[in-house]
Amino acid sequence: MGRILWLLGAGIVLFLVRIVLFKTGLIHMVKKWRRTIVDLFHVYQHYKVPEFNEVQENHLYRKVYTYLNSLSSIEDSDFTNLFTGKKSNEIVLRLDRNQVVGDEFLGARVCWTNGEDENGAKSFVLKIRIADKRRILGPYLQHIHTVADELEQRNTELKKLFINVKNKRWRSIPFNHPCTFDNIAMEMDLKNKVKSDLESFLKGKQYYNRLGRVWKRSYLLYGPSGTGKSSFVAAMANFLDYDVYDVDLSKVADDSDLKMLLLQTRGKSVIVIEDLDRLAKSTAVSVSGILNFTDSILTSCAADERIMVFTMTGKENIDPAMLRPGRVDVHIHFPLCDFTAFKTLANSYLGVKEHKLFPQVEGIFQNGASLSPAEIGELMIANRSSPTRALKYVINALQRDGNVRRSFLENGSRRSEDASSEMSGPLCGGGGGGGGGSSPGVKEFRKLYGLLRIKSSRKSESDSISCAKDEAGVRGELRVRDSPIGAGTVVQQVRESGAR
Ligand SMILES: Nc1ncnc2c1ncn2[C@@H]1O[C@H](COP(=O)(O)OP(=O)(O)OP(=O)(O)O)[C@@H](O)[C@H]1O
Ligand SMILES: [Mg+2]
Repeated sequence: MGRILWLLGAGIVLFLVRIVLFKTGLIHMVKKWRRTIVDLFHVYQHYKVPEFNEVQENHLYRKVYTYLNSLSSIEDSDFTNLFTGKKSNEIVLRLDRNQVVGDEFLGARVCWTNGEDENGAKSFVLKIRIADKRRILGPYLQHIHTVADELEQRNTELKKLFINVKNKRWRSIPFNHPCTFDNIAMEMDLKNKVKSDLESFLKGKQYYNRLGRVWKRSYLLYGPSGTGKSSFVAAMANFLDYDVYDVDLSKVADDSDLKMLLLQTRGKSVIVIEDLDRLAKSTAVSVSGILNFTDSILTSCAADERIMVFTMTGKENIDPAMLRPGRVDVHIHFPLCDFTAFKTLANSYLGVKEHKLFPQVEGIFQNGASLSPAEIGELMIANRSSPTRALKYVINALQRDGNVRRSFLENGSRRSEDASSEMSGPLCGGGGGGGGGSSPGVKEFRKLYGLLRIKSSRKSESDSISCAKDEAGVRGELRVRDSPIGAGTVVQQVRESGAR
């Protein structure tokens, strides 16, 4: 009888202990101790998967990253990171630095550590029992590949924007810029030509391979500030469904660092280097260093299927040899607004196709006044509740622009200051425009100087798009007549026989 009572008491105590262990979560600590003790009786082997192999990205690292972040065991970790997912109400778990996460495969238990050293070099370290290694290592890595590929395929709709950070590394954020070709005020023919150029690039893998050429294409977008160059890059990425690499040259120490960065880029991407002409004066990274990369032997070591885009305000400061075919395949000019581009903007920003003030606006444009699409767009957005008011603001801004131009011509004054830096900031639109700290007179003078420079460069450089070499290996040029709309017009294609 005493023995039965004793057993009953022991059972009740065990039951209570179990309740306490589970309720308080102490059970996890017990499991951990048990695992530590068991670990003492096994010999382990470690495998490191570094993020980079010297220069290039180690693709296995990315796959392991994707795989581990999908494991349910992350939820049981003592500590992990929470981020918003693709949808605004979605929460995803992400491994923290030096976090250890366990996994099971074919009855064997393995551990992964998300390591990062003091220099920021990242790696995953796999800990596996020697007794299990021969049996599971190969199939386990294969399993990681398969699962990661499936997950990546599911996530492909999420494009990324990469920006370079210190130590010649890229960091990414989701890319969801809303701009498409439909939003850009640009001559329709030119827009269609760019689209079909991109489409034929997309289909050209075999063609490029057969020619022994790297599957890449490079574009130069040039024109004054606020004419839509950056928006056009976003539209290109959205059209192609590519990731974007935005190279911040201020974080690049020299040409060789830039090469390292470009070598780390993945395929199916648009690589953008903005304001190339401003760099002409920089010593850290040379324009020739940048452009040389695009057709150097090194470029064949980088990922295939790449679009490189350079933007600049004008081509004057760049040696034309630097912009030769192969380095830059397509040149697209982005001019200031004219009346047709203005009408496109009025339609999309104000929903107005015709208006009694349009003839007045047209007259002002015909007198030579102009503003950038960004300035006109800003005035329209700020006054979108009243199209008439918006148009009056635009007329006001255009008239002031025209008046300044006339007074400049009358005075015959000259200015020796460097023009490209004058063009860099947004010009000041009447009524709604922003502006720097300069006095109105200086601002207007700058605007005028920029305007004159652009108008004259418009004439001298063939406006709009010029294709240095088409896919049939024929040297071709897309010539342009008077540009009737925002970003120029393509008129005819002139072909000369013979390769480069
Ligand atoms: N052609 C255009 N059509 C429609 N919107 C435009 C156009 N050009 C500029 N915009 C608008 O003006 C703003 C600035 O344009 P964006 O940044 O693309 O100009 P940018 O040429 O890159 O200027 P910057 O040389 O100063 O970088 C954007 O919000 C864009 O929507
Ligand atoms: Mg820009």
